[in-house]
Amino acid sequence: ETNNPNENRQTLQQLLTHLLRALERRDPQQLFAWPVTDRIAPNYSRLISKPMDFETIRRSIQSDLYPSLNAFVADFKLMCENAMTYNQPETIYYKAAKRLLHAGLKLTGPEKLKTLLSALP
Ligand SMILES: COc1ccc(C(=O)NC2CCC2)cc1-c1cc(C(C)=O)n2cccnc12
Repeated sequence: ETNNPNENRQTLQQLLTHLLRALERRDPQQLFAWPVTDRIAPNYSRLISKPMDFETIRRSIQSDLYPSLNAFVADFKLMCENAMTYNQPETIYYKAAKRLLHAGLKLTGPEKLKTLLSALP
């Protein structure tokens, strides 16, 4: 924590980019890489009011739209919860979302974060 807001902003962006990469590695089939279209998922835009995907999250980090780690985690959870709302439990999308959500919450949980933060400059 420095009193220079600019430095803190960059550190937060570096942390979020690191976490995003770690989460994307958990999605090798790239099912969460891009926005879901109505073409591949009928009625998706009618059923899901706030769609979210990794590319949108990446753009938000770069546009400095996340003031905190919590705001980043909220969009990640939204992305997983959307998939568990739209898709039936027996689908690969629902199962992938459930696994991703658990992996993500472990990654951004207090224990792991302590290690991460201690490694920052
Ligand atoms: C960016 O979204 C996608 C991109 C690619 C694929 C895809 O490659 N699907 C093949 C793997 C088995 C068919 C699926 C999706 C996809 C994600 C989702 C989610 C995240 O709900 N989805 C739901 C219903 C149908 N397709 C999808």
